Amino acid sequence: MQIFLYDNWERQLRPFQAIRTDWVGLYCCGPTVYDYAHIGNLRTYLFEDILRRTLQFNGYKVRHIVNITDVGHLVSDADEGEDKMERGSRKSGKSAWDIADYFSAVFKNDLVTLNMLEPTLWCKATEHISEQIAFIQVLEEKGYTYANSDGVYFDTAKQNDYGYLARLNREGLNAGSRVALGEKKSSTDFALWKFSPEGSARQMEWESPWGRGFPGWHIECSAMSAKYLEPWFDIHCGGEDHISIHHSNEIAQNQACHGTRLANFWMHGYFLQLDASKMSKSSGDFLRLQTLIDQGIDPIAYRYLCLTAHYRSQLNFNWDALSGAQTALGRLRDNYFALPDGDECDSDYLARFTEEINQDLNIPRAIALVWELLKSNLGPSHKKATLRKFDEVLGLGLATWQPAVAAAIPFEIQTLAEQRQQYRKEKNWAAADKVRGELKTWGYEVEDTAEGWIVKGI
Ligand SMILES: Nc1ncnc2c1ncn2[C@@H]1O[C@H](COP(=O)(O)OP(=O)(O)OP(=O)(O)O)[C@@H](O)[C@H]1O
Ligand SMILES: [Zn+2]
Repeated sequence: MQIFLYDNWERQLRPFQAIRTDWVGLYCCGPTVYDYAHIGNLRTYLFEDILRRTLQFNGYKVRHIVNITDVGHLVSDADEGEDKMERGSRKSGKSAWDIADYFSAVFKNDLVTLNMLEPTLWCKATEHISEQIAFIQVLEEKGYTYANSDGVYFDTAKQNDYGYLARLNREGLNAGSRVALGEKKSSTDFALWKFSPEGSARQMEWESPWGRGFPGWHIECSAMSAKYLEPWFDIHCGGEDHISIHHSNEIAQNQACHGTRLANFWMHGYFLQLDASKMSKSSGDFLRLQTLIDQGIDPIAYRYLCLTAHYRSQLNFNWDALSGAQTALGRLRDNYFALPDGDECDSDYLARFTEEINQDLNIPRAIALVWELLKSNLGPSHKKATLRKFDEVLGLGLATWQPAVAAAIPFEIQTLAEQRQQYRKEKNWAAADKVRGELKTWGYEVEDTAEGWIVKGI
């Protein structure tokens, strides 16, 4: 069945057609690892996980690349201020390298906790410095760069359609920002290579043909996607904030170097909002997945919550909606678990499900279909098999979920119960009764069964 995806380049739904026959290239901009990821970031990775699962559900083999930005992302996306990694290091007293390792590991763990598929490949900016330098050299040879005292810059005036993805009004932007230009020729120009500040060594810096320094933030994605997916691949994703700067700049670099707009489809996940503004790391006001878990929320309930909103609309976070999602997920799991096993999917429901997900990932409608299926007259084992198939895309882990076993008996209670048995063996009935009374005050009793005795809550 044909897949339709919303492409932000053309600003419309387009039928998806893979560029190659053997794999679909999917590149997703990864985190800047100077702090914990927040549940807003994770919403974007959930959308990308659903996209990948949808492609796989349709029979495509997906080459899914996620980068780790561990250098070069400055405090302002417009290439000003401190490097976020160096700043994180200064604040925490740990090295930039240690911070990158630590937050990358926590981030990857969050993805696993949310049942996301492992990317085919992770790639780190700091491990691809020579590829980035080589890319900049080509841009230089083709006349797209200029140097100033601060670094090597991309000259956006050299491209007529610079910023097309964001429908940027370049004249308007330049007129409004003449004073803040500094040494840049145009406000949209961006750094390809920044020089280390004189006299103060950075932790992350490298030699280059232009001088000691570090790569700009945008060049890593152009260089690494070209290396692992070729310079023209199927789908590039990120959050909506990337449209106007980061992705516009990635495209500019690729057009200049390879003559392609990098990816055939440009797809963006819309924000998770907290109190009506973007949840963001730099504002410091954010919720981590662990924060939800500490509040007794099952992380998969957060996944479920995200599935109930379309990826192209913003989602306002609130705790009531999250606990509603937790209740719904609990009901779904109980219903699924109670059904008898079966192998045969219902073809009508499967076709309807495929139609929803293939229509630009209409997952909220697919979730509605789940509930409709459960209420339908379909045979119970068919229901289970069909739901299991749906879950290949939804990723709620229905097939592996187990109802919680009865709460574990505390060690002290188990010890008391064993003591009681010992007194009984010794025919010390008074002592055995005393322990039984004590157990009772704690809310437990010992029951004799055919297999022996067990201790259980009263
Ligand atoms: N509130 C949000 N909702 C959904 N996606 C988001 C949100 N904030 C960032 N993203 C996306 O998460 C991914 C990782 O972004 P990044 O690590 O740069 O974090 P960030 O929170 O934007 O950091 P900062 O606040 O410092 O800009 C990107 O694809 C980005 O577009
Ligand atoms: Zn990127």
